[in-house]
Formats: sequence, structure tokens, C-alpha cells
Amino acid sequence: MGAGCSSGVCPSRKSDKLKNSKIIFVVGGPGSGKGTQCEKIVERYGFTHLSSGDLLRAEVSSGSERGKQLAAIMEKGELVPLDTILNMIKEAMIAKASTSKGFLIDGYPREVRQGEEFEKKIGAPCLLLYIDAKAETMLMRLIKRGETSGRSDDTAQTIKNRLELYYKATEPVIAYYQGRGIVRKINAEGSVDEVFSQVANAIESLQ
Ligand SMILES: Nc1nc2c(ncn2[C@@H]2O[C@H](COP(=O)(O)OP(=O)(O)OP(=O)(O)O)[C@@H](O)[C@H]2O)c(=O)[nH]1
Ligand SMILES: Nc1ccn([C@@H]2O[C@H](COP(=O)(O)OP(=O)(O)O)[C@@H](O)[C@H]2O)c(=O)n1
Ligand SMILES: [Mg+2]
Repeated sequence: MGAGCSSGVCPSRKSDKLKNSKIIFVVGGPGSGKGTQCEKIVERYGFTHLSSGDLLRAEVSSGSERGKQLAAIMEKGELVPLDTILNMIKEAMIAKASTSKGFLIDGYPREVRQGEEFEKKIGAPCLLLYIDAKAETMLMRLIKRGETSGRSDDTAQTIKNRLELYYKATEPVIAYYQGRGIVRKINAEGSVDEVFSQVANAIESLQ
């Protein structure tokens, strides 16, 4: 632990515990199916799935003061501050580091700077799964999910904001990593199993 780090987690330097971890970023628009595919990857390959949205929702459910501030941001479909989410991801990774075969980081990075900071503080991804669906497909899936999800951001206006922010802030992340040759584009328009067969090919190309 470096000087000045009082907790078990020091966000300002890379953690030795994580230095050999295999890291896969799962990036795609809201409702593209990131969470669905990650569950299937875990089932077949046993990686650790960390959904940045789920981590934030857990904090909101805890009723903490920080959770209340997060809820207000998420209900509008905006992005929470970078340090908040990055520290949450790092803590969750460290907690699993000794047993994990690798990490699926779902819903992060949301903007290029989030990717840069992740690499400085945690490590570099070996693969970026780009879960690609059309805006109208994502919209339809989220409206449907909203009938049962109980997610306060699965409403028409917030879905629209999330989609706009995705195209503006998150799509550039894909171009950024394309330059490194680690992006695998997945056509996410089909059935869950059709999409998963492409995902499985991408994962197996790693081993
Ligand atoms: N037809 C079809 N529907 C899917 C597929 N994957 C997910 N869905 C549906 O689309 C909705 C969104 O899927 P999620 O896995 O929650 O999507 P996500 O990308 O994690 O969404 P966010 O958490 O909002 O970013 C769900 O209600 C799924 O049932 C797919 O491959 N094909
Ligand atoms: N890295 C992240 C992930 C989620 N979030 C927030 O959490 C919300 C839900 O994230 P999510 O990944 O579950 O869902 P989508 O917005 O992708 O549909 C986002 O709309 C953001 O408000 C964030 O700010 N930063
Ligand atoms: Mg999700």
C-alpha cells in the first residue's frame, strides 16, 4: 500500500493484486444486451461479471447518502462522476482477485477518459466486446424491459437521454480501442443464442 492510503484500496495506483488479471470490457448501448450476454459468459467460462450499473444500483438500494446522490443522476440518465464508479469497480475486483479467472467489465468505460483512468489505476483490457444493436432495437427492448424491471431509468424520456449520451460519449470509446486491435464487434440484433455464438467465438480467440 502506498503512502497516504488509509483504506485497503488505493485508487491512485495500480493494485498488485490485479496486475495479472484478464480484463474484458463489454461496451454497447443501453438495452443492447450486455447484461444478458455476460450472464451466459459466466455460465460457460466462469469469469467474474461486474456490471457498473448494478454496482451503482446496489449503492442506491443501500439507502446511503451517496446512494441518494447517485439515484438523482441515474434517474436522468446522466453519468455519475468518474472517480465514484472507478473506485467501486476496483474495490469489487480486488475482492475477487484471488479466485477470479478474469473480469467482465459491463457498462464501463462510458467515455474515453474513463478508459484511460481505468488503465492507469487497474490495468489494460485484452478484449473489448462491442455489443452493437440499432437504436430502435434498443429502445424497443428497454420499453419492454421497463414493464417489469422496476428500473426508474427504463422510462421513455430517460431511455432517450441514455441513447443520446451513448452515441455522444461512449461510441468514441470503441474507435479508441479499435486502434489497438482488441475490438470484436458483435451483431446484437438476433436472438440471445445467435448473439452468444459470436461472443463465444470472440472469447475463445483469446485462449
Ligand atoms: N431479441 C433479443 N433480446 C435481447 C437480447 N439480449 C437482451 N435482450 C432483451 O433486451 C433487454 C435488455 O437486455 P440487458 O441484457 O438488460 O441489456 P443491457 O445492455 O445490460 O442494458 P443496460 O443495463 O440498460 O445497459 C432485456 O429485456 C432482454 O430480455 C438478444 O440478444 N436478443
Ligand atoms: N459507468 C457507468 C455506469 C452506469 N452509470 C449510470 O447508471 C445508469 C445505468 O447504467 P446501466 O449500465 O445499468 O444501463 P444503461 O444506461 O447502459 O442502460 C446509467 O444511465 C448512468 O446514469 C454511470 O454513470 N457510469
Ligand atoms: Mg445491464
